[in-house]
Amino acid sequence: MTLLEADAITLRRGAATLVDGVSLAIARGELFGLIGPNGAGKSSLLRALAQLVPHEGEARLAGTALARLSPQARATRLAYLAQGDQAAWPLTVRDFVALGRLPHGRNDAAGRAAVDAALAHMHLDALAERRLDRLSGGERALARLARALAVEAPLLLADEPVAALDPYHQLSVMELLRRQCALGRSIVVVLHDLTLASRFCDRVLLMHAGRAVACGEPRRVLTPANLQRVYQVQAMHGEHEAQAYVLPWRCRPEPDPALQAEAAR
Ligand SMILES: Nc1ncnc2c1ncn2[C@@H]1O[C@H](COP(=O)(O)OP(=O)(O)OP(=O)(O)O)[C@@H](O)[C@H]1O
Repeated sequence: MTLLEADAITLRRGAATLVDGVSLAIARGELFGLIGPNGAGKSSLLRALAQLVPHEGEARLAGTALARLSPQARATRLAYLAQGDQAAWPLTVRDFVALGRLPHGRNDAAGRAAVDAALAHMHLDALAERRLDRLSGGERALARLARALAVEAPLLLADEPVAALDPYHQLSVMELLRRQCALGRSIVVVLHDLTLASRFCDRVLLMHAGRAVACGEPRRVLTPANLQRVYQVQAMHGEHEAQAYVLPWRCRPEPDPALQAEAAR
């Protein structure tokens, strides 16, 4: 069953079109990857879906136009994790994660349990009483994701949640996102790591210059031709434990006539 539908999302700034008519439909329980090179429009699309920026087109959550919901109702139904690290505040990690409960408007046992669960999911129990502005960048990234999880919204929009993390934490976050989806949540996650996208996402949307280039199962989207055309890289493609990996290997490849013919088809 579809949870999120977006029709022809278009975002313009001045003369520039940052997102150009992107449509998508995301099922309940789906882990959906947004991929594409720097400047492709992934964050802009996510911000439009989160209703944080004026845009054309409509996004609906369970059939209701997100733009018609009050900000508070919207904030209980979708959690948004922004790119980057703008939250080095003098708050304890626990109080920061509890900000995720603000849209619910009450500090009850269920809310406190949600905060505890989010801290445990991100292995932050030992850091819960530490100040956020005294954590490392990666620890703060885990706290930011914990705050988004504490919302317990049916939809999570996460912009590069693993960008600051070491390999262990990258994998543990992706495994956690999969478990959240198994509970029925839907997640749109922006990723630059193509192997993580390939292994963990049900489907990926490849963006380039504001447009959707390809959408579908990772193995159908992360083809040598698409990677060469959109990222301008050649990659090593392989399989381990029956899962596909994609390792970018060389930039600015020489034009390969066979791949050009595949891309043109
Ligand atoms: N306020 C703005 N005005 C004009 N152009 C903007 C504005 N914000 C972003 N852009 C441009 O829009 C394009 C898309 O930006 P966006 O942040 O959505 O890309 P992205 O795919 O998330 O990139 P990255 O992987 O680098 O985070 C970029 O070329 C960027 O320079």
